[in-house]
Amino acid sequence: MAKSALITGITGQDGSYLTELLLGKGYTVHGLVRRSSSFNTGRIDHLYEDPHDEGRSLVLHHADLADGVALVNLLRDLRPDEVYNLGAQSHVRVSFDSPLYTGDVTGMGTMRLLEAIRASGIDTRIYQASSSEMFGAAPPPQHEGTAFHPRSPYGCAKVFSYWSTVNYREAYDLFAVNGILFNHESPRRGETFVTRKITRAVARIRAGLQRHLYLGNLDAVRDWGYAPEYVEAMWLMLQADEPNDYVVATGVATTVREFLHEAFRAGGLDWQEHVRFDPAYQRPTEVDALIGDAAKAEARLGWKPRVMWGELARIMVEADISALDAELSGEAVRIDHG
Ligand SMILES: C[C@H]1O[C@H](OP(=O)(O)OP(=O)(O)OC[C@H]2O[C@@H](n3cnc4c(=O)[nH]c(N)nc43)[C@H](O)[C@@H]2O)[C@@H](O)[C@@H](O)C1=O
Repeated sequence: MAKSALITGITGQDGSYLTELLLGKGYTVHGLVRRSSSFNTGRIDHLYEDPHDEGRSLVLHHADLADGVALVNLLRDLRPDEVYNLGAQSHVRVSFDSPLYTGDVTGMGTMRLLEAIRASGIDTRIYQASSSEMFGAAPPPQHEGTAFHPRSPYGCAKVFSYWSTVNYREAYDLFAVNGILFNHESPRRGETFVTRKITRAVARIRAGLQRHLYLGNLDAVRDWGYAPEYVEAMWLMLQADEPNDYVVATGVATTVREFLHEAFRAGGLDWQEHVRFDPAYQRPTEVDALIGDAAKAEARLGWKPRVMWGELARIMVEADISALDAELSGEAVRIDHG
């Protein structure tokens, strides 16, 4: 029988790629969507438009990780085989401005979902989107055994979610796993995360729509992978014989400055002519270096990264340039760049 999955955060970058992956495997996908006065389904709209889909294998539900009763009701009705908790207030800088909201949704939201699974008594497997931000100040390379030292309200909330997931696995024998994903990007990345902010600016500067790009700390080191590959790792974790926690990363270190250089070069521009410093983008406490060791995921799940940061930068620049070209020439713009 075809499997079914419930995805929180389905409207985000990872939610959209995971939905594509699961629909391709024949799943029925249910997505949890927050009510908004503006459209927020741009990344998944094209999945409704598939003429072969008959509109029945992707179903959206209005709910919120802040509403535990709605979660119980939904789980009891849908009885999904798999639950992917990708929903969160996921912006690290914003988490310093809205720490309580971030704690409620990114932290307590996971506990509400775990408790909703327990309360509804359904038999399901749950994937928790844990994050390399939990490592924070812990020196690289970071792996599953590295002690957490979060440096933001977002990181603290993710640590709470991580341990809640482990606790429900140990206390109730729930098939619950943590995927500790390092930064992963794509043309669908939100426009305020640094990679997409850069590649979008390259396209706009080339088109004469903006002259300068304002950024914060260029010395931060990140391990940037390609989001469509990372959602495959999520799925693999839920197909394993035993629940376990895995780091997902490329293992390659890059500074924001190097990404900047490569993205501007790919667009035929010199970043030094356009980039300005704005302290507003600095964080009260920064995470200096995240470099992951994904040996366990390779050994046990057979997962390996393929696209590395340089190619990723070029993919994103090309996608932003063609999306802007299409927009300027009046064509309908799709975020679906594959
Ligand atoms: C794994 C983890 O990955 C992401 O968190 P993040 O690493 O904070 O991602 P980001 O793209 O916001 O920042 C990367 C670096 O870039 C620096 N930086 C400089 N100038 C700007 C700037 O202007 N904007 C931003 N956003 N960052 C800047 C900034 O200070 C930081 O050092 C989220 O998906 C999160 O949900 C998650 O789980």
